[in-house]
Amino acid sequence: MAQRVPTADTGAKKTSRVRVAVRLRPYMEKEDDKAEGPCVRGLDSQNLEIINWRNATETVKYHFDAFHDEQTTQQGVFLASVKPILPHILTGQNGSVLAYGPTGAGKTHTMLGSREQPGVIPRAVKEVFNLLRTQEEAQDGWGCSLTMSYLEIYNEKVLDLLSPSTQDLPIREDKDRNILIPGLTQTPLASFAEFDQHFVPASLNRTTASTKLNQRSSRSHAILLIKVVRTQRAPPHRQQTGKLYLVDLAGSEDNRRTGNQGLRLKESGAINLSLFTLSKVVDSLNGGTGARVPYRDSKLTRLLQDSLGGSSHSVMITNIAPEYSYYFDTFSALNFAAKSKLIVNKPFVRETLTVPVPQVKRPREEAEGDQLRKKHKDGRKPSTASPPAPHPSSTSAPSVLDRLVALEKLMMGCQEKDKQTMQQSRKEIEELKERQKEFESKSRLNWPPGSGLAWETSSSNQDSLFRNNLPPLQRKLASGNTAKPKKQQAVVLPLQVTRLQPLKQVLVVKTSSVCMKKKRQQLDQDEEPKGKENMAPSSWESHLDRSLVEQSKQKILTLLNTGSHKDLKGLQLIGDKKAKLILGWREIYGSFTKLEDLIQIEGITEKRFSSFMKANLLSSIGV
Ligand SMILES: Nc1ncnc2c1ncn2[C@@H]1O[C@H](COP(=O)(O)OP(=O)(O)OP(=O)(O)O)[C@@H](O)[C@H]1O
Repeated sequence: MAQRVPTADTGAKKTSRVRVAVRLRPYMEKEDDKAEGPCVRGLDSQNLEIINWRNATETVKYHFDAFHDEQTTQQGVFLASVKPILPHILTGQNGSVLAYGPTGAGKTHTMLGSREQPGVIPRAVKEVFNLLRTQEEAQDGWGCSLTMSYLEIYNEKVLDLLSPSTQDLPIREDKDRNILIPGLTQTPLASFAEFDQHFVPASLNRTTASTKLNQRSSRSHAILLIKVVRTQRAPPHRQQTGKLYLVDLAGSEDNRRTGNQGLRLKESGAINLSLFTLSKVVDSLNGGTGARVPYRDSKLTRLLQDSLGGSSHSVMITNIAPEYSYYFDTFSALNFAAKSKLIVNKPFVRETLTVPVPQVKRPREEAEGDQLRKKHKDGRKPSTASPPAPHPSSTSAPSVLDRLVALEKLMMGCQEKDKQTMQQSRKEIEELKERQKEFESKSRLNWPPGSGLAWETSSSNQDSLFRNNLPPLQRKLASGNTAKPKKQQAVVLPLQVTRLQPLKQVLVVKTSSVCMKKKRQQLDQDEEPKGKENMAPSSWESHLDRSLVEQSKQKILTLLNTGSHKDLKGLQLIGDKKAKLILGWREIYGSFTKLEDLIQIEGITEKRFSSFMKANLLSSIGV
């Protein structure tokens, strides 16, 4: 009788990390972008750096298991990052190779490639057949069979690409914790030629669409499963099953750039949610905290559960693009892939620079820039590219800033120190940051009119490409470095989320201006509110004090950008799912520049957005 071999018998390690490789694709044929030079470059086979948008005199350096530069061939990527995994599949272990990255950065090229430059998938399948042949020749008393399945996850639905008429397939787990997909086609393969025959037409069934960034953008996660079953010919007929998942993930994308609307925007919501969950899974596997790995939070991670982490062998190839137009996508892809990074105090020397470089701005900065230009029509020229002049507060409050810097330095160097000291330091940093924020907002109020904001004042440093809006601590570090670059490296600590006060407490209620009757919104989060409460904003907003409304909007925006899951759920009409979607959006794209950005979140229609605004404004003003 056939018998399954427990993983322990195979000598596998209990838990293995997900290895992370980065592949930088070459410039595509776009002269304008070429002239700008790259915004990212490799340092060696494991390290790369990208210009720091907060301060162009600094770069942010990342370390990965492997870095493949723009000259690396398909064969190079395969040999270094994929081939070492394959022998394990023939010993009853599982593995996975995932291509992650923004739309148009080269995931499909890496995984699929072309006839002339075949990618990971054809190379890996060929290699598995080679390994099987070698084993057969060795006549070790085992027989082997190989099957392929090919599926996509589109809008959180599992679809069989080998049998496109099937509906959403279920994902199940057996008593040995193996993940199964009942009903999924498993095609036996005897040779690579047979694989080709089935794979190529099935690939055409994949859901792709044209976005502004890529004419044939993948809108789903495409997952090829190669299953190798080895059976002992003689009793006790032991059986080993090894699975290899080869995954071309859908592009992580910023809808402000893709121009996505309607269905594309919805697809985007599902894509981003599953990628966010994937990042959490990889994080908790690599962090080794022992905390629950959130495999069940998306179909993608649920499906990969027995092949990602545990005793399996996994590599994530993060694809990035060199063009400046991809800068923020690249930055967030790198942050997704690497949780630790260093700020290095040296300018990003751009050897290929041939023409003056236009300033790269985030949408919010563009808007702010416009406002500034309007403000400065009176003759004063805003210097958008200059590093910050010392903030007046920094001269009058050196002790707070210096202590912050000292504490952060202390935390950099004291990784071995006991936990208690670390926690104490973190707490102190939080308190100091709070005090610093308070202090800064007070000094802004006392700012002499016409003196301009810190980064508006001119500076001789012409290297800065991005306007500097560092938070106080980094600004302090940066301004010091501009004058005299320090050799010392600063570790960027994860963003410290400040706990926000409930909106009601921070707002002054101006009862005389409020004509609306107090009415608490008790709406089910997933139900469209009806009736009077859904009036056009103007009709109800006009009854409220304008400055209070503006103030409240600002608070809501801050909460959306910095609030924890719990804080977000504290907002009216935001339930558990929406709060997670908001966190996911933030993880991938950074901040919401305006409240209307919420419409980019799955399930938030314009109508729902106006209900959200009304409910939260009324609640925060205390109406
Ligand atoms: N390393 C590379 N060398 C040469 N060309 C490349 C490389 N990487 C990507 N390309 C080209 O860049 C373009 C976009 O790449 P690709 O379609 O693979 O991106 P993608 O990340 O899969 O995008 P999407 O998520 O939208 O599907 C394609 O024309 C591809 O041939």
